[in-house]
Formats: sequence, C-alpha cells, structure tokens
Amino acid sequence: MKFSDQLREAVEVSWEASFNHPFVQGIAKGTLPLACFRHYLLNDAYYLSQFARVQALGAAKAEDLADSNRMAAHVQSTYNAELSLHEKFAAQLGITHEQIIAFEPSPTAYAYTTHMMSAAYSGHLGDIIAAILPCYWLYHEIGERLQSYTPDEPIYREWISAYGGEGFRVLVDEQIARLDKIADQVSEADRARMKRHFVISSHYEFKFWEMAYTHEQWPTYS
Ligand SMILES: Cc1ncc(C[n+]2csc(CCO)c2C)c(N)n1
Repeated sequence: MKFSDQLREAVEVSWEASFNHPFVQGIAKGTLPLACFRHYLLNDAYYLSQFARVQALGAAKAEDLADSNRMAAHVQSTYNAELSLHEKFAAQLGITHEQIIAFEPSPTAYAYTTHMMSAAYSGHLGDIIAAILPCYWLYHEIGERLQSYTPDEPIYREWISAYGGEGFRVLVDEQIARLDKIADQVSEADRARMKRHFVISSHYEFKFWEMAYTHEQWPTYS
C-alpha cells in the first residue's frame, strides 16, 4: 500500500468530522453566519502567511533541485491563488489590509502554524510535506464533495469552486507523489514521524473550523 494511502486511512474519522462540521455544512447550505467566516478569514490570512514560509523551507531543504524549484513554485501559488482569493473576500466583508496585518491569531491558528513550523525547522522535506499535505488534500476533498451545492451567499459559492476544481487537483496529486517518493527513501522511524505530522495537522484542520465557528479567543482573565 502506498504511504499516502496509509496516511489517508489513518485520518478517515477526523476528515469525515471536518466534512460534517457545522462550519463546512454552513458554507454548503449558505447558512453560516458571515461573522464566523470573517473570523476564519482573518485567522486564515495569518495561517497562509506562515504556510508560505513553511513551503519555502521545503524549497530550501529539498535535496533535489527539481523539488526545490517546485516547492518554490508552490509558495507562489499560495501567494497568488490563496491570498488573492482572501483579498477579494476581505474587500467584500469590509476587512482592511491594516486589520489583517494587526490581527492576532487565535490559539488554534497559532498552534497549527507553530506545529508546521516546528516540523519544517526540525525535519527534512518529507516532514514538511507530511505536515502541509492535509491542507491541500482535505480542502480538495471537501471542495469536491460540496460541488453540487449552490449556496445563496456568493462568497461561499466561490469558496467551493476554488477548492473543487481540476487545477487544484493537479497540485494535490503532485504533493502526494512527492511524499510517496520521499517515503520510499527514508527510514521506518522517519515514516512514523511523518505520519504523526500528517495526523496532527488533520486534527488542527478540524479545530480550525471549530475555532472559526465558536469565535475562539485567547483568555482575557477579567
Ligand atoms: C486552515 C487552512 N487549511 C487549508 C487551506 C487551503 N490551503 C492553504 S495553502 C494551500 C495550498 C496552496 O495553494 C491550500 C490548499 C486553508 N486556506 N486554510
């Protein structure tokens, strides 16, 4: 069985819970309050800025120059595709660039990005891809499963079509193939650590919906 298939099997329950989360279902049906999506977007802008840096560490750590080149290209696609989508949504929701810059990430967004950064700084390219792959793969599966929904809210319709499309599928498949190639070349201990990164990122993906849905904040002690 391919390493990526083993990983996919390990997160079946967690990914199904993400799919059924009221945030995701609320996007599909158009019933998600925009205030929840706003909290998601502000945290996601922070998340993506860290995600791009993790991808860049992948480019720096790749042993093969072709992988280095592709990881650098993925940094650009995060900047061009993900962040430009965000800018458009932010404008529609009246969020300014200054608000995005000044925003302090909620505990889950901070913890998730810190997990990816830790895997990236301490590991090799295989650790990095294992930690970032759930973002690509889970979002694509969710996008595909939501394709038949046409919520009244245009922002949610655009969110669905961004992740369900064929163009995105190519990027997901490319990272899966890269992970499988590296998994064949490393030790059993490395593979176990990579699997742990993947599983933990999948838990954080679930917690990210929960964070947005509940407007998670740091404690104020008052
Ligand atoms: C919490 C969170 N997880 C995943 C994504 C989706 N995503 C982020 S970067 C990337 C790959 C490069 O385009 C993808 C698919 C998101 N936006 N927010």
